[in-house]
Amino acid sequence: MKILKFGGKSLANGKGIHTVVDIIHDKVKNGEKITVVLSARGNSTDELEEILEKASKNENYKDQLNAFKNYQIEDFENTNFDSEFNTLDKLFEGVSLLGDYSKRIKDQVLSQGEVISAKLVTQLLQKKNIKANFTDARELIKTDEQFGEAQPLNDLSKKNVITHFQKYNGSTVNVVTGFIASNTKKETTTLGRNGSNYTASLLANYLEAEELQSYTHVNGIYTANPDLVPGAKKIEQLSFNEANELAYFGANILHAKTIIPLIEKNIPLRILNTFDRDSEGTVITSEVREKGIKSLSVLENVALINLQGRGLLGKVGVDARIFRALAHKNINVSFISQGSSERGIGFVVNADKSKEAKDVLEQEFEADFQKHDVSAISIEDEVSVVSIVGQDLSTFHKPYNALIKNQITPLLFNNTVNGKNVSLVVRKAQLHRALNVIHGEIFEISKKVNLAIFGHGLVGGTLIDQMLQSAKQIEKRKNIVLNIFTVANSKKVVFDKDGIDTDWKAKIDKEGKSYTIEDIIKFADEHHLENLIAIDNTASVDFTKNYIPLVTHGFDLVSSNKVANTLSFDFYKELRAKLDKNQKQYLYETNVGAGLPLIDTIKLLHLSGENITRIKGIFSGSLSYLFNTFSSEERQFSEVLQEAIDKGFTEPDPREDLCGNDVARKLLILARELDLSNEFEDVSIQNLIPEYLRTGETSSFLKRLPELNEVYQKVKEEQKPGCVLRYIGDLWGDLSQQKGNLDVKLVSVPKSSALGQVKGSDSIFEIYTESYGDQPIVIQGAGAGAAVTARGVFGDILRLADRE
Ligand SMILES: NC(=O)C1=CN([C@@H]2O[C@H](COP(=O)(O)OP(=O)(O)OC[C@H]3O[C@@H](n4cnc5c(N)ncnc54)[C@H](OP(=O)(O)O)[C@@H]3O)[C@@H](O)[C@H]2O)C=CC1
Ligand SMILES: N[C@@H](CC=O)C(=O)O
Repeated sequence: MKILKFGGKSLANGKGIHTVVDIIHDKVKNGEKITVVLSARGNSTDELEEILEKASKNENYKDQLNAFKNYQIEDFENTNFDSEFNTLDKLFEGVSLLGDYSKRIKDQVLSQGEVISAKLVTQLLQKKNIKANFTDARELIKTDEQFGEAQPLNDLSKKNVITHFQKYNGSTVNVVTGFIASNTKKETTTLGRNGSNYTASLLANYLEAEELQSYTHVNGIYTANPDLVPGAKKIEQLSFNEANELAYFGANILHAKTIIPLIEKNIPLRILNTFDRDSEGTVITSEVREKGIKSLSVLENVALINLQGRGLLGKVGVDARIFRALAHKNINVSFISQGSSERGIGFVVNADKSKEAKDVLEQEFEADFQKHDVSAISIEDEVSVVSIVGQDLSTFHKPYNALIKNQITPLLFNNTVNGKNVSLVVRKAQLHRALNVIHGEIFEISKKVNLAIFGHGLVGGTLIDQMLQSAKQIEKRKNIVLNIFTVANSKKVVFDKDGIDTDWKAKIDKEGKSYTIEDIIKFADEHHLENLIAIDNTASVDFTKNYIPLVTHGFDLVSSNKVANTLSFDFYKELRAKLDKNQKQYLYETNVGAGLPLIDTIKLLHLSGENITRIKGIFSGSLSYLFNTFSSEERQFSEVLQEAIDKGFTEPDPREDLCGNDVARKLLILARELDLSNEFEDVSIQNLIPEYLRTGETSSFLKRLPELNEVYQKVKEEQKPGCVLRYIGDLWGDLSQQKGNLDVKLVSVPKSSALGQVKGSDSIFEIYTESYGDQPIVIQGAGAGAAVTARGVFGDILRLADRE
């Protein structure tokens, strides 16, 4: 025998009730032995409660009563609920005359909802030629006299149930009213909140049923509320213990009262969806099949009360006084956490009880206030409790770190010693994001990283295309979902919280809107986006002003733009201090040597105590290409320069390369990696642009490139035989001092030397250290180009995404 229980939503007019009848019909035709337990239909119980209130206040209740009656019959011909409707008329009339009602009367009123529901379903089944028997649970389940929250008299009830079912056995379907019962005086009682589930589990227990199937409007129990966490997954199986923890945090069906009769007889409980008959639902059994974290539950409409005082230290009975005072007012504490110094006790109560709780505690601790033992009792209203069911402290650092990285600091947390459960109090405004962050960390196979891309020119555009192309592979290989939620240029931005697609360019052209950095921060906040990274692929000085606001709002930074690292040393330090304070990271591997692993290598050497004594080389990919090609081929300087521009090696304004600034920046960035505090002005730079061409628009400079030909042809010809031109950066001197010497200049070197042999757009970096002596560590490879640079930026993004 299986017990099927259907809730109010399943039994509502329209699709619901007919689906319920079809489910029962199909099971019977399949030869399954079933008993059906029903709640009142739709919102009937709430409606009856409201009508009762109105009647007791002598308000007009009849319109609502008529609407209630119409609802019960409107979709069904030949149904007759005269007896139930007359009972209700009489009860409400009496209440209206008296201006009051007792719990006993309330139970009589509410019981009509279940009676109507069970009668209707019985009739509908009979019409489908199913042998169905309306079963009024008041005849079977006997209780004490606590109206509204009656306790079953188990022996008597069990006997009644067994006798009844012996009479109606075989193929007859008993359609039983849930929630209602009666006392030994035959007065109607109800089983309190969650009563229909309780009826169903009592029947399952008495009849030793094979399974209790509770039909709801969801597919089962999820790892989190899918309305709040899109990645929430259905749980296939839970143990009763785990289910019990969930019950405490909001899942009514799983209330201990419902579960205990099932545990006693080891009867599985299956949560099913009336409206999705293919779903297997979630089954709850005594077996713990899969260890690990099961679900996130949320308690909302709660308030945090904080009792503070230095004089609490070592005082006996403070907690007892708190609980006694609250219990006296019937205020339940759902969560408590107390510092070992006993200087503060925080606990959570229902929001509607918080004021009363504060008042009662102020009274209780009045004398302690006067003695300054207690200094404050405060209420924090806008909070929620998130409970990680199945979590123990050995792995709690993972969700906790993820929260902190996303700038969510829980106000309080506690755990259970035996049961695996860690609960956190978080601010309500952060609840949505907190749930997604924790869920992402512990349940989702893939971690979602939300990216804001600034600048979609040569490097930025290539990066977006590379990411879109590799997204699936990365998810498969690294379990990381790269979600580009915004792309911006200097004027316009487009947003898509679910990630931009290959049509991003057209979108930004057509739909792009002007923006400020606050709009980006607000969008991320409003959409509860976690694991945020801002990527700067501009060459803009202005944009670097956004770094600190982005960091303080929870973004990590990745940048191909070298400017932020070469502004004043004060800004350099301030940015790092802000990163530290906000536990954010800033990666910029492409700042020097494009995609080459240079910065990381230098950082590690320096950190490990290796004394770097000099760094020298060809730092610029574009100037490398220019001078390598110009030195080895008989071509015009301007022609080769134009080629370097066309190949995407130069800065957006190529004069930044030719004037030496770009190499100077790179040199300064490396110097600062070695903890030198040089400023940009300390770099001695040989500018390759004749003075008369240094100012004006880039476009007009580009038209005048041939004017450089004569100058550089002469320089080339004046070299010693067998020599070639190279534009180099050199960091030298006593690098253990505060500042080093930084030179950027054009040199003529033997073609056979290491620098002389560099080809194409390669950069070469010679790193001299104390241990390596005269033999430098050499890093060489493509030093410029959109594809290699974008790949380097991509690498930085993945490094951040990959962090624990
Ligand atoms: N090319 C290479 O080999 C390498 C380049 N880099 C660095 O990469 C960066 C990008 O270079 P590249 O792609 O060639 O440059 P592009 O000129 O091709 O692209 C720059 C992008 O930045 C946008 N932009 C400019 N100012 C702002 C701003 N204030 N806010 C938002 N967006 C802005 C531009 O938008 P709009 O069109 O509206 O101006 C454009 O989309 C540079 O910093 C460069 O130094 C680093 C290593 C190697
Ligand atoms: N313009 C730069 C690009 C990389 O930083 C160069 O030429 O090296």
